[in-house]
Amino acid sequence: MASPKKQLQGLVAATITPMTEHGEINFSVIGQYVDYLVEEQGVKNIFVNGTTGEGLSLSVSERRQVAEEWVTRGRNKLDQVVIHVGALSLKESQELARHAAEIGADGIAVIAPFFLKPWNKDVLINFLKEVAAAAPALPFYYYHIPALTGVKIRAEELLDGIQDKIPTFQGLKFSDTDLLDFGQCVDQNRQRQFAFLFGVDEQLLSALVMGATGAVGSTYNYLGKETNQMLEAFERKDFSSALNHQFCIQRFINFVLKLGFGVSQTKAIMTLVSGIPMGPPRPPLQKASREFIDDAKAKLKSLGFLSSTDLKDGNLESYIASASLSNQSV
Ligand SMILES: CC(=O)N[C@H](C=O)[C@@H](O)[C@H](O)[C@H](O)CO
Ligand SMILES: CC(=O)C(=O)O
Repeated sequence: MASPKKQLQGLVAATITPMTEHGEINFSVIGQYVDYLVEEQGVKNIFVNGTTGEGLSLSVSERRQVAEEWVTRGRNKLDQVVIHVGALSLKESQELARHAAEIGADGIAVIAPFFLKPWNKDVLINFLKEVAAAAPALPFYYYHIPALTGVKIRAEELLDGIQDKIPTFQGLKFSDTDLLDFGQCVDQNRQRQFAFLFGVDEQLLSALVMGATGAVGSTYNYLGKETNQMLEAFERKDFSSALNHQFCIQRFINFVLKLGFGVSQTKAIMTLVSGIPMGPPRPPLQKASREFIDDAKAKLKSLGFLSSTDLKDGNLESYIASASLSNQSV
């Protein structure tokens, strides 16, 4: 059985894949991005090529290069780098899994194939097992995100006996709001030391109560510091302070959800807060609108997530200039 250096815990940022205005991957800012996460947000784990990273919109060759760049830049700075290697083609997924092992990643994660779908738990486990076997020394995480994959097999059922089938199984990234399912995953597997990573950032506090051991999310790129304060308050059993932090985070997420929030908007917000240009998303996604950016900026400021000295207007202006060409939000 694979044993990670230590259990993956705490916050894991789902990394954005930075792109140039021409839609190519902008590898040149990844080093800066690592430093920003560690130094400014206190986030030392990353989840690469997932939903936020537009992993399924990249070519296999691009996914390999992105994974490699994060592992290289993160060396001696990050605790763990997990690579999402899910794909519709088992062959591609296995290639990416082998590659993740070769470059020294700390784990791999896989979503359910979402076009020709597995129709029951055994069929899904069989697919996951074939991918996991391509990287037999790497911890394996199942990435449960039913709203996007359309595969609604409950995680609690999937976990039942999973280690007999997938010896490297190490945990779950649970991106769903069904806390009954999540709670039962934890309850039924307490002695196994799996990582239970929650993926709905606006509800993390509830998941902590249910036994989440960590969290993977897009907002930890820019609200990592605030969320870490919530985790610390929870640890010291100061629940009213933890709740205040969660509510503050919710106010922001609720605000942007109402405007229309997804990967494109995450790229714009991260550009605003970090000053590192994340560039446009890849089609079919479209850039966030200028109106979204203005509204999000005002909200970030009013909640204290963005001080005026944080604003790197050069980057922002170039973002906005091209955003106004495609005034849509996705
Ligand atoms: C669907 C999606 O991208 N979910 C992300 C991770 O799983 C979350 O981090 C959300 O972006 C976040 O919870 C805001 O809804
Ligand atoms: C949010 C998340 O975990 C992902 O982008 O895959």
